[in-house]
Amino acid sequence: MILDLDIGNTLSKWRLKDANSSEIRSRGAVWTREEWRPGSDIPDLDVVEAVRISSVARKTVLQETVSLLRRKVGAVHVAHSAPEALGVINGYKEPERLGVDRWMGALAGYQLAGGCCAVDCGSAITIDFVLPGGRHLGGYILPGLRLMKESLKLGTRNVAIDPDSEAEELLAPGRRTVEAVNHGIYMAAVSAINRVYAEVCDTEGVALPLLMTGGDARVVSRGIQVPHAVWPDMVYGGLEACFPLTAAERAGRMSGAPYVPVPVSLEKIRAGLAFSMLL
Ligand SMILES: Nc1ncnc2c1ncn2[C@@H]1O[C@H](COP(=O)(O)OP(=O)(O)O)[C@@H](O)[C@H]1O
Ligand SMILES: CC(C)(COP(=O)(O)O)[C@@H](O)C(=O)NCCC(=O)O
Ligand SMILES: [K+]
Repeated sequence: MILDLDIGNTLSKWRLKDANSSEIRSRGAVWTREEWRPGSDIPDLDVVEAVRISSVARKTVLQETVSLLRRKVGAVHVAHSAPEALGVINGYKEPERLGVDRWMGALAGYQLAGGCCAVDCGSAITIDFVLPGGRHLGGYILPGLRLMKESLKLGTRNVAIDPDSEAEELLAPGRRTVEAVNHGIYMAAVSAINRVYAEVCDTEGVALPLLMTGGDARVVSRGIQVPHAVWPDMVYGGLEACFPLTAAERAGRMSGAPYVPVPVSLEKIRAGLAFSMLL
C-alpha cells in the first residue's frame, strides 16, 4: 500500500492506494496539529510500503511526521517546490518559497491538461497559471471562505455555508447578518476566480483549462461560469507525478483525474471581460 499525505493549514488529508491495482482503498482527514500520528481514523502503517507527502504546515510538524514515519516505513518521499520539474518552470523568483501544494497542483494540472489554471480552495484560495509549454506564471493568494468569515468577527463564524447551496442563492443579497456574510464571502471568492481567470487568459492570449481542488472546491465551483473540472485529488496527482511508484503512475496516469474541461474560446473570454468592465 502507498500512503499519500496532503498536510494543509486546516486539515491533513490521507489516502491509501493499492500499489498493485492502483485502487484507492481508503481515505480520511484529521485536523492539522502538532504531529501527524497514526490513530483511530489513520491507517495502520504495517500495510504501508511507501509514503508520499506534501506539507505546508510548520516545519516542525513535517519533521516530526517524517521521523515518525521513517521508523515504520521503508520509503518516505517528501515533495519540495523546485525551479523546474516535469516540464514546468516555476514562476516564483525564489522557487522554493512557492507553497508545495500549489506546486503539486500545477504539476498535476500540467501533466493532465498541458497548460492550466489551477485553483485550490482551502484555508487560502490559490490561483496558479501554467502556460502550454510549461511556464508557470505565479499566481494569486486570497483568504479562503472560512478565514474570510472569521476575520469579520460578526458572531457568524460557526455558521458555515451549506455546501449543497445553489450558487444563485449564495450570490443574492443577504437579508440577515449571517446570510450577508456568507453571500459576501462567496461573491468575493467566485468573482476573484472568474476575473483572474479571464484577465490572465486575455493577457497571455490563451484559453486555459480550469481545474479546481480543495475543501471548498465543490461549492465555489458552482459559481464559476466558465467550463472547469473539480479534481479533489489534484495535490495527490502531483505526488504521483513526482514520485511514480505503480505501473499506471509511471505511464503518467493519476488516480481520480477528471476529463480535461474544454475551455470556451478566447474570444468569448475576452467578450465576457469587456462586458463585465462595460467596455
Ligand atoms: N468537513 C470539513 N471540515 C473542515 N473544513 C471543511 C470541511 N468541509 C469543507 N471544509 C472547508 O474546507 C477548508 C479546508 O479545506 P482544505 O482544502 O483541506 O484546506 P487546507 O489544505 O488549507 O487544510 C476549510 O477551511 C473549510 O472552509
Ligand atoms: C498559500 C498557502 C497558505 C495555501 O495553503 P492551504 O490553504 O492549502 O493550506 C500555502 O500554499 C503556502 O503556505 N504557501 C507559501 C507561500 C506562497 O505560496 O507564496
Ligand atoms: K489552498
